Amino acid sequence: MINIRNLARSYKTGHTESFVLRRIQLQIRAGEFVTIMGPSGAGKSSLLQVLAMLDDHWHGEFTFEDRAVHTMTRKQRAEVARQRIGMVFQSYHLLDDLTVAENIDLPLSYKDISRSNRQALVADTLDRFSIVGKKDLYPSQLSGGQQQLVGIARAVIHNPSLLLADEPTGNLHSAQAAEIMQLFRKLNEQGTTIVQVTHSETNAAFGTRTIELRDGWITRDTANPMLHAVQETTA
Ligand SMILES: Nc1ncnc2c1ncn2[C@@H]1O[C@H](COP(=O)(O)OP(=O)(O)OP(=O)(O)O)[C@@H](O)[C@H]1O
Repeated sequence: MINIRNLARSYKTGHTESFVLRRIQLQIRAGEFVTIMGPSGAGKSSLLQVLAMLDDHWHGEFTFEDRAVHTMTRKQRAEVARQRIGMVFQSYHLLDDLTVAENIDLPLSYKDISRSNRQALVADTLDRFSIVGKKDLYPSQLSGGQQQLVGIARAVIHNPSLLLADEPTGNLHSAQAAEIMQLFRKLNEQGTTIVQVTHSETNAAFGTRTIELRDGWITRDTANPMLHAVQETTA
């Protein structure tokens, strides 16, 4: 599904250029549940931003579902992301002046779907996530766990093939976090490929593969135990 070769990302501050992602090689197959870990500042969110196609300022090759992202215009990338990718954030990113149902409906407003089909999809999703009773409430009237449930419902309503999550349980109690992770596992079992960034080993245990980033390098990949040795010989 994802094939990344020689990905590099840097930021310029004054005359200095600091690399936050360096020579990243990464393949992710459809159906995987990947966890990206590593210390603060390692480049985890930067990598997720590239995967989400929210970042245009990187170098390298990135193929997504057999399409060359590196040759696309910004508009084409945004379109692929809208159609195929869902994103979940630590701070939920719900719109405060929209109800739960209206928040969930948002991704559908970018698609060519009739009003009645949209209403049916929203109703199905509310049902699937057991939040029918909350549909007319506003985000501020929900607990953090419930807000994240809405965030995930919104991220998957358009049935994306890839779900990206940046510290999705960072603001939640452990019981709420476990519920969210169980939901991720269920979505993954139903066919959604997931890439999550987390500091939590407990959350990582829900995934099928863990990648560790340090100083912009991939230093560990449970799907490729030889990686460390290969890097040492090519360094
Ligand atoms: N807009 C920016 N301008 C300059 N430097 C940036 C910018 N965004 C990120 N960085 C730098 O890039 C590096 C990697 O940041 P990133 O947010 O990807 O790390 P992270 O591993 O997700 O960290 P954390 O676990 O703290 O979220 C950091 O050193 C950060 O300061």
